[in-house]
Amino acid sequence: MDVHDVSHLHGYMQMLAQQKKILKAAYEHQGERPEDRKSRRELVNDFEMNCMDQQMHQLVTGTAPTEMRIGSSFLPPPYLPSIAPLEELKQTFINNLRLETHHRGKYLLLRSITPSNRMTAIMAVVEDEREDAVMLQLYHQDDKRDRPATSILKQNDIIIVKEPYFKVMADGEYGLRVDHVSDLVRIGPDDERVPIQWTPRILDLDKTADDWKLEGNEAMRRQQYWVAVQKYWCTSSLKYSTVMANSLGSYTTALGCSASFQERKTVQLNRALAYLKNGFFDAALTDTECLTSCSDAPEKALYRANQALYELGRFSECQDILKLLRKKYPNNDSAAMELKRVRCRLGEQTNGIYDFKAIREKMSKDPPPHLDHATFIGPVTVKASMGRGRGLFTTKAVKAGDLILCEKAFAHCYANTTGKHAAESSGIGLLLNVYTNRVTIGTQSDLITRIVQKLWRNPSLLPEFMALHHGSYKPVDVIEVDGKPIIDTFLVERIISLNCFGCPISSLDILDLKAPEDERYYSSGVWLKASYINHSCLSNVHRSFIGDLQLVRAACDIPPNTELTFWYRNADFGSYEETQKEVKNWGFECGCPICLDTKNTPKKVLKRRGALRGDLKTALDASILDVAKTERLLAAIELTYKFPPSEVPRLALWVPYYRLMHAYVVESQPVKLLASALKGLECLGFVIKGAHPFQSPGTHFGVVQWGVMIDTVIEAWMHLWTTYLILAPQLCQKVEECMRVTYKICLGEDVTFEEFFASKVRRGM
Ligand SMILES: C[S@@+](CC[C@H](N)C(=O)[O-])C[C@H]1O[C@@H](n2cnc3c(N)ncnc32)[C@H](O)[C@@H]1O
Repeated sequence: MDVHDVSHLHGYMQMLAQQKKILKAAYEHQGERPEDRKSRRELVNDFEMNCMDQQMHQLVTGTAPTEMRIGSSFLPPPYLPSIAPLEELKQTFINNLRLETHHRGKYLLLRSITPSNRMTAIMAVVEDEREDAVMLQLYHQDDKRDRPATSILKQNDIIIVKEPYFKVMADGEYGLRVDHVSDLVRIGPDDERVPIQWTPRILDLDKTADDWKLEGNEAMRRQQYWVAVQKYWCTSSLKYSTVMANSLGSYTTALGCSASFQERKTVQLNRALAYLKNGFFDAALTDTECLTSCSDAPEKALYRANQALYELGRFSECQDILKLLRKKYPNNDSAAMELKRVRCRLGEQTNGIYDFKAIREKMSKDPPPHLDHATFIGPVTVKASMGRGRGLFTTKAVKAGDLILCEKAFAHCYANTTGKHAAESSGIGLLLNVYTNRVTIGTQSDLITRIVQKLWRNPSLLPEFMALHHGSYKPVDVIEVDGKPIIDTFLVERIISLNCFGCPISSLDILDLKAPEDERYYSSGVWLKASYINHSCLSNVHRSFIGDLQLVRAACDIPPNTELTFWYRNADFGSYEETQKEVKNWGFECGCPICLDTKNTPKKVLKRRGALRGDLKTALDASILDVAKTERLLAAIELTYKFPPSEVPRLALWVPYYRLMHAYVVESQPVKLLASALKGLECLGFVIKGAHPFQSPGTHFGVVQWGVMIDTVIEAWMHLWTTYLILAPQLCQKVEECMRVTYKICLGEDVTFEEFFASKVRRGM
């Protein structure tokens, strides 16, 4: 929703067409065994040259390696991850590989003969035991910017690629492409499949568990957290070792050595910390053993279990652990602070009460990529929605402005944040999907990797994410093989494509017009509950963003048991066809009252409306607005509608009335300004009583029905307020209240309303 979709633009379509042409040409060789593969030496030379070019480029342009990342990513046609247990697969060799083929039932045993490099993917040259070499591309690997690519696949690492996919790469060379992280298996030299010639010098065979633990500690001190959890093969029970002289060992290695019970417990708790730092919260929790027996757990175990549960959003369990920790270790001050923090989260989760003032302050100083807050789910439930799959419904009546959801993102990518958190922000890139013909600009490419990694590290999160709508994509029905989760990258991509939201870093930026229009929705994220909200042009809830929090508020009074809807795309609301084009990506036709009305309006009437709108557009595009002509055209267009706007809003007329408001401000015509603001609101479906103080004296001002909510509605209330100040000051208070509710709906909170009101409304008086 609101993702910057450029699929309709010629230049991008050409890029897509070019890629398809390359794919088509490659498919012509499908099943062939290429005879012109480069030799091992040539591949290594070329790879080294490319790495040097990249380094030179960085030196010359001054770009950091992070900025070199993906400018544009092409998604290949989807294919399923391997779900075969390794022991059921048969070994094959590079020389047997056939082009554009997924070698089902087979595996490749490979050794990296170069350090890896981060290009469009993590790349390295690998060889098999027959000394045949090939280029390997690993997609969606650890995206942490502070982790060097060389640590993801080190020279001499031994891996298995399950059911390998051999193809022609973008540069015309041949390569192995691994899109699913679960298709890559790392193995040690003790594995019986490893040939003897791959087992280099034997080093450090007499290191003890304590030695490895100390090396793990050193890796932690150097903030090389991934090193501390990786497995190294080194115990004296093994024939060989691949541990190089300058690499550090890990806690996992220590746990493989013989050690006392107490020593093992200590190492396990150290590893829990390393897992926490690496984002493996499930594994950290397992290492603390607190979920199986917490009553006799040591202090550190309880503390680390609390951290893991907190990160997994399991606040209630987290509180229980902390209470126990406080009881057993009353002097643990950190636990006291943590308990306070988790109680705040539980308060937010239960009551939906957030300290928006503090949140805004934090956002204004140095927007942190992720806010430390919990998800509140208001009076709603997921139910079947006729013809739309599942939808989100109210369980009780809510009023305009009420909070429905304040949801923390499942995953979120910030576009080019500057300042302290710049390193955590995502590069902006093109994502081109040759299968769905969709091209988007933003952070979606990073979002795929982020979600793949999150699920890979924390399989406990898989069920909720995988339950999201994925259209016609048929995923595998296996979630774990050989003790590892199966992560289908293309399923993740499809879920993102149908459920992800493009978003500003803060909706307040849109009101302040801080971000250029095109770039407003470059950040992106997935919010699990908000994903169940279906589309309608006649929406009854409105979403806004503060950091990675999505706030959904009622845009009108909503009775119980009513389906909640919002716009997927902020459509221009032209013809029926144009609106349907906007939602095409989601594979449905909108059947809301507005779309049905347009669909059922006789062609003749639509033609007249279209012609008048064409004239209106010309008038609006002119350097000086012809106010009288605009009014005349608007009146004529209004006559082409059959139903009153309170039943079928005339969304297309909002912008012209909005423009008239501005013209009357410039002309200092309060009466006309009042009329155009009220007409604009009426077109959106608002029904306001007592708004014309001279026409209906004695009627109290009030909103009888809230209309479709658009951010610029705030301005209509502003204009009403300033005109009432001249014409009917007794109504100002009521209008201010409406403006406050609108502000809250559009921006998510109203703690900044006073400041806005003082600076924008009073100042403009
Ligand atoms: C983000 S999901 C919304 C939740 C989804 N209905 C579900 O069952 O999980 C988007 C998908 O919902 C369906 N959908 C959303 N709005 C719809 C509408 N107005 N009419 C029909 N289907 C709709 C489409 O299948 C769309 O691809």
